[in-house]
Amino acid sequence: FVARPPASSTSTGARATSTQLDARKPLIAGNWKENPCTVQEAEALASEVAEATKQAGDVGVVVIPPYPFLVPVQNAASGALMIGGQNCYFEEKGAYTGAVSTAMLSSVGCTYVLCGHSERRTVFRNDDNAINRKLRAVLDHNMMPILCIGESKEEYDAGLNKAVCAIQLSKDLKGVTGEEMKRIVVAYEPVWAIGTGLTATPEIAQSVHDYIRGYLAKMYSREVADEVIIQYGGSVTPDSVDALMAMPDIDGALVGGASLDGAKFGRIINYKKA
Ligand SMILES: O=C[C@H](O)COP(=O)(O)O
Repeated sequence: FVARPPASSTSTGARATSTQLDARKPLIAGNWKENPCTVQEAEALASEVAEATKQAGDVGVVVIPPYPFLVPVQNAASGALMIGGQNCYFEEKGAYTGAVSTAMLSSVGCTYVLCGHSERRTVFRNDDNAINRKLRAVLDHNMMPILCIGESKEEYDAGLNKAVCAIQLSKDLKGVTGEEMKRIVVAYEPVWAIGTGLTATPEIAQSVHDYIRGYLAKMYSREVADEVIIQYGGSVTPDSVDALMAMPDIDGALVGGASLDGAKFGRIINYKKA
């Protein structure tokens, strides 16, 4: 299978109305991964982040802690933060030891669920079919998937970054309608930038985001594509966030390492607007 790139994927000039653009409220998410080690640390971090949101502008803030900390984090944040799941299983319930369903995540207040994070794709060998089924389960439980896509270092070096994104979008969004697509956040996370300190330049990230939006316009429509929030992820820090967020097709950030430091994440959610 080879995904066909959209014919006019590089144009940002055909952007739709400002009303549609306004619908893309910036969204910053902190993916805590397998951190911190104790519930007390998780609560303290959540409190610090919740405090930092008080100065933030019109930005949605989500924290995505390990499963055992979801409820304590939500309580510690006193309603200032949304919470999300790092993963899910597509079966509703049953004999699936270790699995957590979307119904369970929804029942504890999750708004978002990560689907297809590169660490799930590689370390836990999630394939596109599983990611597609998880994404379907998230939508069916009225939560919003954050679909993570992006190329490896080898693929980047071979000039395949956009082609890889196209293939992942084609497979992971199978069966998703245009109306459902408006509820999906896409996170472009070049694997070579994750946890390495090698942030993609704002120009490189913008170029891929523009391509992704163009691809979604071909899959669905320009109207749908213009409503989709596309986050950038990969070594986002207080030093890089302002320039990234100034790009027209970068609507937010998916932050790993820097989200574990309350002061750093606080600065990221209070990014300076261009
Ligand atoms: O989900 C977050 C991404 O994997 C980025 O992680 P990072 O900010 O540590 O590079």
